[in-house]
Amino acid sequence: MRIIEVRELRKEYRVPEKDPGLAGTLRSLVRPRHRTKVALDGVGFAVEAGESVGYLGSNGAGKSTTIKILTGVMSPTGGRVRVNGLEPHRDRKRHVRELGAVFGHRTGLWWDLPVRDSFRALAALYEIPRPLYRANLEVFTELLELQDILPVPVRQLSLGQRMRADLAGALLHNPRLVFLDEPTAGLDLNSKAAVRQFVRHLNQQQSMTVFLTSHDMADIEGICDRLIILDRGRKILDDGIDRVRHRLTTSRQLIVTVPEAADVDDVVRTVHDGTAASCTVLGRRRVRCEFDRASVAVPDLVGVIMRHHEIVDFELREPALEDIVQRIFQWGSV
Ligand SMILES: Nc1ncnc2c1ncn2[C@@H]1O[C@H](COP(=O)(O)OP(=O)(O)OP(=O)(O)O)[C@@H](O)[C@H]1O
Repeated sequence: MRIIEVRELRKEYRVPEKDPGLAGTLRSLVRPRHRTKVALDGVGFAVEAGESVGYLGSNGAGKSTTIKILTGVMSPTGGRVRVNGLEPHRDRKRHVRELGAVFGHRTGLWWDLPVRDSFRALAALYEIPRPLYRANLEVFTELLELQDILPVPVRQLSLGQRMRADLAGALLHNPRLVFLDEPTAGLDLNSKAAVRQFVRHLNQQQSMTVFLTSHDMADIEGICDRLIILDRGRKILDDGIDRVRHRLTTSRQLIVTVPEAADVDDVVRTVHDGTAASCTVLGRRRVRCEFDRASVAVPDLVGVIMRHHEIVDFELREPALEDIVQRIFQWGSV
């Protein structure tokens, strides 16, 4: 079932224009001029229920604008948008009940209330049945380690604590769809990991649909299965992460561990003599083989090494998503 449908989405902002200097400022006060800035230029995509989509783009690409339109905060200039079958900005009240939204830079909780009271207020606002509220609070408290912060007023929380509380608050009513805009920005590694695991858990266990923007590629890798990439208001890529990796890169690495007594230099010679891979020593017991998957097959490579040496372990490394996305941004399209 389609939970998000976007066709030919267009958003234009009217931005004031002024000439430089004091004279320009005065002129702009007397006779204001505006120009049109196109933030989204015919974007289209559909998201099925249960998917987990990473929405990426450089600064100013149009990600937040899209999320604001999808959550009903802002109306589009043109195009068609349906979320949960509703037109977000027209049907805002009904719409909001069916989704969760977390914006990394601002809280959906009450600044002066303790976290627990903020949750109660949200439960009342969303009319969450008591048994559901209790069950979710228990599970979320455990998964996000909220126990110690439940009695603490929101304004006293650290950024990481606040984000975990925010995430729980946004999902207490079991929305089928959640929008996350930079949910881990500024968090330490532990809090980032807790946020990712929590969102992934709900996506996989409860089929909660996830629509995520982040500049942190580890968020995308940890949470999403699919990537949509925007560039200056236009969609330039929409595909599964595994397929993107497979389609856009052919280089791979195999890290091989040999026993204590083995001669790693001899392993390097074996690889160079018997395969098209290039091999370097990583330490006393490990070597790294780099190869192009179009010309070297992993079983052949492992076979050649094993014919001459004992192998304790090997690990195939995929290219980093960060590098792939960087390249896509540079190319501008794929
Ligand atoms: N309220 C506004 N008025 C005028 N222009 C705006 C407004 N909001 C955004 N823009 C412009 O629209 C374009 C898209 O902005 P948007 O915030 O959607 O980008 P983004 O991809 O979320 O960027 P970032 O990664 O920096 O958050 C940018 O050129 C931005 O300057």
